[in-house]
Amino acid sequence: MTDTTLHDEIALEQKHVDRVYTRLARLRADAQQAEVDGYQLAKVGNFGSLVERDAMVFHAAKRRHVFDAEHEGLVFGRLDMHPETDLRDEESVARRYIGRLGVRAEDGEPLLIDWRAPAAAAFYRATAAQPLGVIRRRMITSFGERVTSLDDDLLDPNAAAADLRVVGDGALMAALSRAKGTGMRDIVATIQHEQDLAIRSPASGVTVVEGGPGTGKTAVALHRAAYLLYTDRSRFAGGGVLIVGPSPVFVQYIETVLPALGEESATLRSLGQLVPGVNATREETAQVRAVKGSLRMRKVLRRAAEDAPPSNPDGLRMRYRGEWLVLSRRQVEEIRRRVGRGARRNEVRGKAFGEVLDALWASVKERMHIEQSRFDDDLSDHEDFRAFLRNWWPLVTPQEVLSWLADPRKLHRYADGLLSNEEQRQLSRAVRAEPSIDDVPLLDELADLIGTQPKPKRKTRQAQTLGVMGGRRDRVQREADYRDYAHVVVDESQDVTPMQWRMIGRRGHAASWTIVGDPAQSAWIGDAQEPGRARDEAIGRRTRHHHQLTTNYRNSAEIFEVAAEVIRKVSPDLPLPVAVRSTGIAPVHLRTGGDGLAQVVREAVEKLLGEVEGTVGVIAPDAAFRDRVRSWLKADDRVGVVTALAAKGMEYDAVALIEPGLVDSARTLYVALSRATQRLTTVATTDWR
Ligand SMILES: Nc1ncnc2c1ncn2[C@@H]1O[C@H](COP(=O)(O)OP(=O)(O)OP(=O)(O)O)[C@@H](O)[C@H]1O
Repeated sequence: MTDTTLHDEIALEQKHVDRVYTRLARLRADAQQAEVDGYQLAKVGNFGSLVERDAMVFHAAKRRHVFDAEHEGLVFGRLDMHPETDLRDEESVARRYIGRLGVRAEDGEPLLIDWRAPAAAAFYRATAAQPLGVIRRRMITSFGERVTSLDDDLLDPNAAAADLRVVGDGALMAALSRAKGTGMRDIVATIQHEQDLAIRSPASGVTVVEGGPGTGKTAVALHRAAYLLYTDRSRFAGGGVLIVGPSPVFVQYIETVLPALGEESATLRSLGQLVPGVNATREETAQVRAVKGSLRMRKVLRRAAEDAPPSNPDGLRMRYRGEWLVLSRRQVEEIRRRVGRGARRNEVRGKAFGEVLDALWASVKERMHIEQSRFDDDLSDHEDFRAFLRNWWPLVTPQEVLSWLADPRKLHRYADGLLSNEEQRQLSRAVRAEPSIDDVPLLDELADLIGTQPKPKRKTRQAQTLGVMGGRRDRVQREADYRDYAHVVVDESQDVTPMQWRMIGRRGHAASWTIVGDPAQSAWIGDAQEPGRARDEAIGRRTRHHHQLTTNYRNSAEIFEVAAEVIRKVSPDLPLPVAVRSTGIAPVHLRTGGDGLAQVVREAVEKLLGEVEGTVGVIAPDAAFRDRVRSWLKADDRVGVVTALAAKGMEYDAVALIEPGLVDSARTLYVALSRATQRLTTVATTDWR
C-alpha cells in the first residue's frame, strides 16, 4: 500500500462522510422548524391543538436531540458486499456505511445505517471463515468531521475485484492503545464477534454474560441497552431500562456512554441509590456484608418490623366522664399481635386504633349511658388517648426500624436462632445513622414490610408520563420509586448480595434482564449458595441465554499476568481470558518500610502521571487506608483514589496499588490488579506475591 493509495481512499470516504453531515444538518434544521411550528400551534388555543402541540414539540425535540448529540466519528464503518446482497450504488458495488445513527437521503437512499440495525450486524460478525456476504470491511476513523485513517479487513479475497484496495492495520489495536478520559467510551466501531452475539441476544428472557476482567462485559451491557432501545423503542423506552452498577464512581464512569450512543431512556443507579432519598456510599467490611447481605436478614427484619416501638407505653389508663378507662400492657400487646400479624404496620394503624376503642368500650359500656359512636368520637379527640396511640403505634420509617438493630438486646431477640452471637455483635455495631450501601436493601425490605400510611389518592398529571415538554432533553419522567422497568441490566453481578437481588427484583417483576459478571472477581464471603438462589428468585423462570467472553481488551498482557498469578493460586482451573495487547512494559513492584510508605506512594503516582496521558487510579485496601492515601497526594483531576472494592468495574491508564497484602481476599486483589490499561505499580511494606 502506498501513501497515495491511502490518501485517495481517505478522500473518497471523506466525500461520503461530507454528504452524511450535510444531510444531518438539513434534518436538524427541519426538526428545529417542526419544534417552532409546534409552539405556534399553542396560539390557536383550543384543547385539541394543545395536545397536538405537545406531541409535535415532544417528538421534534426528541429528534433534534438525537441529531444534536455528539457525533464524533459519526460514520465509522463501511461494508463492501457481494453485489447481489443489496444497496447497489452507481459503481455496482453493494456497499453499506455503518454509523452511530441511521441517515437517509431525501429520496430514501440509506446514507448511513445505524449500528444496531440488522443490516449492520455483518460489520461485527463477518469473519474470513464466514464472510456473510462481506468482501471488505473498512473501519473509518475521524477527528471531528475529518476522516483521518482507514483500516481494512479483506474477508473474501476470491470475490474481490482486482482494483479493490485494502489499507491500514488494526483499528482495534489503535482503539485499545488510546488514552482513557475519565469516562468510558463507546466501542461501536470495534465491537467483536462474541460481544456482538451477546449485544444482539434476544430481547426477552435473561441474557447472562460472563467473562474475565476487561473482556468488555460492561461495554456489552451498555451497548445491549442501546440496542434494545433501538429494536423495540416503545417497549423499552416506554417501560424504561434500569442499569444497576456497584458504586457511584462506577456509575459516573459509565454514564457518559449511553448518551454517546444516542439513548436517554435508561436510568443508571448504583446499589446505594436504588431507594429514593438514600444515596449511600459507605462500604462495609466483607464480614458485615456477609451478614447484612444474607437472606437470613429477611426474618430478622420481619421480627423487627413487628416489634413494639421504643416509645411503647405500659398499657393505657385515662379518665373519661368520671370513669377510669384501663387496658393492661398484656391486653394492648395482644391487640398488636392480632392486628400486626402478616400486615404492614403503617397500613393497619387505623384498624389497630379501632380495636383499642372496641376493647375500651367493651370494658365500660355497661356503665356508660351514651352511644358507642359518641364514645369513639370523644376519645379520638382526647389528648391522653391520642398520646397513647402515638406512642403505642407510631408511624415508623424504615430508617427507624433499622436503627433498633443497633440495640444488642433487641437484636438478640430478632436474630435468635438466625445469627450467631458474633454475627449479632458485628451487625449491631455496623448500624449507624448514615446508611451504608448494604443497608439500602435492608431499608427497601423494611419499606416493604411496614408499608406506608395510606394516602388519599390524587390524580397525576399526564405530562409526567409523557416527558418534559420542550425541555432540553426528552427524558421520560418516572416517579422516584418507579418499579416497573421493561429491562434491567445488572453489572458486576458477582457481587450483588442476596438481599440486593431482592431489592433489584422488586423493580423488575415483568422485566427481561441482562446480567453481566465474573464469578472469579466476587468478594462475597457469605453462604456460597445464597446469591444464586436470590438471583433466581429475582429473575424468575425466564429463558436464559448464556454468553462467555474470552478476550481481555483492557490490560496489557504483562499486567494481566500479575493478576492471573493471584487468581490461579485460589482457582487453578479457572479459564482465564487472553490479553490481546503486549506493550513490553513490565509492572513495577516497590517495597518499602512503613515509615517511607507515604513518600514512595507520592513518587510512584508522580511517575505514573508522567508516563501516561490519561487517568491514574490509586487503589487502597480499605476506606481508612484510602483516606490516608488521599491525604498524602495533591488533588489532581487525573487521579482517582479508591478502595479495592470501589475499583470494581473501573479502568485507568495507570494504577498504583498500595499494600496489596492487606486487600482482604485474593479475588478482590485480582480485581484491583486488573484495572490498568498501560502501567501497574504496586507499593508494599510486606511480601504479598
Ligand atoms: N470491542 C472492543 N473494542 C474496543 N475496546 C473494547 C472492546 N471491548 C472492550 N473494550 C474496552 O476494554 C475495556 C474493558 O471493557 P469493560 O470495562 O467493559 O470490561 P469488563 O469485562 O466489564 O471488565 P471487568 O470485569 O474487569 O470490570 C474498556 O476500555 C472497553 O472500552
